[in-house]
Amino acid sequence: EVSITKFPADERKIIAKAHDKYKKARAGIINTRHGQIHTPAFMPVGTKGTVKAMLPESVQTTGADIILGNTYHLMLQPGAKRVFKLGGLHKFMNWSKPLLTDSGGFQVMSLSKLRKITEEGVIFNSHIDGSKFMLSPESSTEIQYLLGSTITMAFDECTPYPSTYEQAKSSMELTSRWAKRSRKAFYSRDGYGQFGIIQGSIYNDLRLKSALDLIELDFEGYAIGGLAVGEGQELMFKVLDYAPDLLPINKPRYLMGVGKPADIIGAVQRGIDMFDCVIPTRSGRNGQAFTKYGVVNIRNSKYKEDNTPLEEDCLCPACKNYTKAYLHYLVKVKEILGAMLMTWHNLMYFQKLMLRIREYIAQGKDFDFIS
Ligand SMILES: CCCSCc1cc(N)cc2c(=O)[nH]c(N)nc12
Ligand SMILES: [Zn+2]
Repeated sequence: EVSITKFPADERKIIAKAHDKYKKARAGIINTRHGQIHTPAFMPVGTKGTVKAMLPESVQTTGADIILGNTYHLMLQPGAKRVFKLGGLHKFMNWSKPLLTDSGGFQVMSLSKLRKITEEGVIFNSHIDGSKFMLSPESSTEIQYLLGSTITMAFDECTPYPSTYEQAKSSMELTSRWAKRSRKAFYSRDGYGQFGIIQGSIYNDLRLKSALDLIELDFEGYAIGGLAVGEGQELMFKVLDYAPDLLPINKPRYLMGVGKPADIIGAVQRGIDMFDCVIPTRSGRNGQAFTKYGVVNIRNSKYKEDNTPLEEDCLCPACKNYTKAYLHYLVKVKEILGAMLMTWHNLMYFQKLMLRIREYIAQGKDFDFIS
């Protein structure tokens, strides 16, 4: 049985440290053409123009102010020009709030088999039908314009981990040259913004140089890239102990690809404002539910006759109307409703976490979430 006072150990360790060193947490509002974003914010990932297993109106009920789209996937199918002709991604997917699209380089490196990195950009074969494409700072920025993104990401190279100092240096320098071209290609309009992405791996002088190069381009916000790429939480926090402070204090800071609740809490305490991660959606579909008691693997046979909800005080449909036994059954027999309800609960859990973090910061309290 999971005791009610049990709190995931890694979150407890992070929060205990919060009382002394980390006073950099901040809460705020980003105003955009498509509405406000309350920060610290968690952005559900909607890679192919849909947050998997969720209706957009359901995503809205979880409290999400903004979701993510993906240049790489959408340029391959249905094509950016087609989405533009159909009225843009907001209309296409029936999401009227802010949309942030990643610039595509990261997905090329993780998805397409054959690819070649040149000064011009990345030449790659579609992982769908093998056809040849090129993504460059100019084409990535144009695609994101055609999609109608509220927040456009500069075209960067995500430096792999581990990388030698030399590898990280030349990769960061390429990202700086590409950032300049991305900024030049950006069509600036009120209520829309473009974020630069700093690289530099785990080397503080490279992170500083990357930040200085990108600050010169006066982006509307800045992302910290090249983390959550296998370096582990300890090394990630080591970089986050200084990297956010290199960025303008009055602009949003987005930590790409992060993360589990404990990662988010630790990164907020180091000055990060925005997060995205596939964990709540992907793990939901795989039968993992985030709860205040820890992660529940609903496929575990101990739940097959458990007539209680995932969380008794959660307002999501999974907790209000169903039991762990039913969720256990749905996931076991791979019913679509299982993926829907688990995803809905996890997105609600992540948004509630962000809401509580924003409230604690607003009240000037450390977030000692050991309830
Ligand atoms: C929809 C996915 C958005 S985040 C993807 C991502 C994740 C991580 N971990 C790093 C990077 C990065 O360095 N650059 C870029 N463009 N994207 C990154
Ligand atoms: Zn719930």
